[in-house]
Amino acid sequence: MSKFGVMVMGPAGAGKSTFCASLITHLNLNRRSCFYVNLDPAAEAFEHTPDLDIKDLISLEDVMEEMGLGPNGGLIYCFEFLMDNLDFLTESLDSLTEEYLIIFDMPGQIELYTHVPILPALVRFLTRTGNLDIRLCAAYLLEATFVVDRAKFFAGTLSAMSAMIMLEVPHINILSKMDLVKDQVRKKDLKRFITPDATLLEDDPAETARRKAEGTAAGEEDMGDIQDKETMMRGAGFRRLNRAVAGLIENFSMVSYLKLDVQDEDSVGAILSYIDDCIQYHEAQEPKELKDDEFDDPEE
Ligand SMILES: Nc1nc2c(ncn2[C@@H]2O[C@H](COP(=O)(O)OP(=O)(O)OP(=O)(O)O)[C@@H](O)[C@H]2O)c(=O)[nH]1
Ligand SMILES: [Mg+2]
Repeated sequence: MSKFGVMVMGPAGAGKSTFCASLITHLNLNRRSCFYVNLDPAAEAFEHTPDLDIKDLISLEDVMEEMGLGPNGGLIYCFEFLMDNLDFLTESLDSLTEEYLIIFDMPGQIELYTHVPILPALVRFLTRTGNLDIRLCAAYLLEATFVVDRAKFFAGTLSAMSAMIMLEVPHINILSKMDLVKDQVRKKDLKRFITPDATLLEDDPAETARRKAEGTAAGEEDMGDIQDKETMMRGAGFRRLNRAVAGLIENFSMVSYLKLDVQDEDSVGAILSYIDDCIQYHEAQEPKELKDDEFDDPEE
């Protein structure tokens, strides 16, 4: 029996937990079962109480206190501890039927998605046939406000691509918090971010502002080399780096985005339909019969 799941990932504050909450609300409204797993050992408040919480196994606060680690080292320790105690997941998830969508709410530490090999190992464990056998989709969130600064946007896109390559499961990328940019960025301009390419760097308002701050006229790149001693985040070297990153992303041609506005039920529903499609959720469902009390009574 297959199980179905989505792993909600992305940088700190990208809106992962908020998206999980609106996804659960949407599933409840549509009479679909879900199982909410919090894997963030530092998370405190939840809109929906998790069905399984890593904090019942280990909490970041305890690790930091007892091991004398900082928040990032502490988080890696918590995940290593989870990997040594995978029964914690198996015991709760094993009995779930194919009706359930298992939602994993992940922490925001970026190292988890770039170079630390723990997440690929966890994903392999969850998806392995003969084990939990979860058909898993990765959903990587990036804040839509990043579109205002192209350097930030491409850095975020690079981290999304890194997670895609590392995890090797069906993957969707999501621009979250669309409500924050809807009024600032024209619809036509937003479209260009859906499938990013290097031409986005050509008209970057943040870069124009940086150039002004440098006191260099647009196009006089060599001057930048002198000024960028002040800061690494401007100047010709920084521009070359951004062009290289954007070129790499364009050449790989792997990342495209879906737009998410959590306030909008249809937007959450649309993202869910992509997730369902990735994991072929509907193909595995048995036809359901309504229970007697679910029929509308014409006399009421
Ligand atoms: N305007 C707006 N704010 C949002 C949205 N989603 C989340 N936020 C806010 O962004 C902040 C972070 O949201 P979370 O859902 O906690 O983000 P997260 O990715 O789970 O954060 P970490 O788990 O700490 O990495 C909160 O203050 C939310 O209220 C959104 O769609 N629109
Ligand atoms: Mg969170």
